[in-house]
Amino acid sequence: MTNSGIPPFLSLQQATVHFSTGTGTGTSRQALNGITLDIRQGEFVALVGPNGSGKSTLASVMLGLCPLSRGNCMLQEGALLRGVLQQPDTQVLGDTIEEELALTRAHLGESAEQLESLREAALRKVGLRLPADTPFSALSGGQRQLVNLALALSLRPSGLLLDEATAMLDPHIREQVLAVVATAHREGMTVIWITHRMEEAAAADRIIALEAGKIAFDGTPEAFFYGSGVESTQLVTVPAAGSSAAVQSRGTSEDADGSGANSPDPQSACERLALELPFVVQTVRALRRRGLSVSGRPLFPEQLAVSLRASVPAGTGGASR
Ligand SMILES: Nc1ncnc2c1ncn2[C@@H]1O[C@H](COP(=O)(O)OP(=O)(O)OP(=O)(O)O)[C@@H](O)[C@H]1O
Repeated sequence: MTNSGIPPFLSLQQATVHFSTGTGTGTSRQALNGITLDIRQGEFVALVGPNGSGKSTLASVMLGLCPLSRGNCMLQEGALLRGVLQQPDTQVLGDTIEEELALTRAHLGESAEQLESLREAALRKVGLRLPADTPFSALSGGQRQLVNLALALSLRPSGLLLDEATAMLDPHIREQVLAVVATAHREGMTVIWITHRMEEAAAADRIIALEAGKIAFDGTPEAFFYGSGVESTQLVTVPAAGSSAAVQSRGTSEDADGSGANSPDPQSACERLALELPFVVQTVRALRRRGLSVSGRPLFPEQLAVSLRASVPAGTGGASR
């Protein structure tokens, strides 16, 4: 249960997964190590971490595709979590859009007319206009992913889990996928977004970072990228308590006024995990290193513009040539 008494959308308790890697003793790999977390209905959670940290294994556990060696995973009663994976081809069974939709919704016993109207609505949602008998093989990789997303949404799931769903897409289609997911989230859908792109993670309500199968960070994007987040005690890369680095990792990047404008930025969880900071955060750090005051913890270009405007004393804003 959450503090509000409403059961979480998804709850993991000590979720642990060992994969067997051979037949002898000691031939297993621990992909997840005691993950405990709750995700609330309607949250937008970005799941990040270095290669091999356990993100896809956690995704499979959440989708009910990977059994736990220990612990448990509970989905809210009546909730439906639908996955959209990096390779749409691995999820598609039908030869055409029409066939795939019929297969996706076979258990609902709908008429041909109902399926047609659903198909049109689903494709419209992702901005595609394609004949129903278009073979998947005739679609580009980006179109396939959009169709895959449309089919997932056509089931009206209460949650969507996207595992590197934009990794193979060109920037235009990636933006389209992000916009469709953002709209679904605004309409109340829970979103779990696995990504290596920190710009995408910055748009989430909450970032959970994994390292070596454990939760290394769980907090806001601002805290993840700028420091001062609530770090998990499971953080495996933090040096022993008492070392200067450990103290620094739990320090705050904010000044007394909360702006963070003039303090040196401590190393953030994002940097410690060797993940690339979003471009805007890199820019803020570079400006501060050069002695420029930038207020707040902007994550997006528009926020940076506001921060810079707020930081420049009145009358000194215009550059003269
Ligand atoms: N089927 C499997 N059999 C054995 N080991 C596995 C299997 N699947 C994953 N692993 C191991 O579990 C660990 C976590 O893998 P996982 O794919 O979940 O990480 P990831 O964070 O998604 O990585 P990436 O970012 O590279 O996709 C890795 O050490 C991986 O080698």
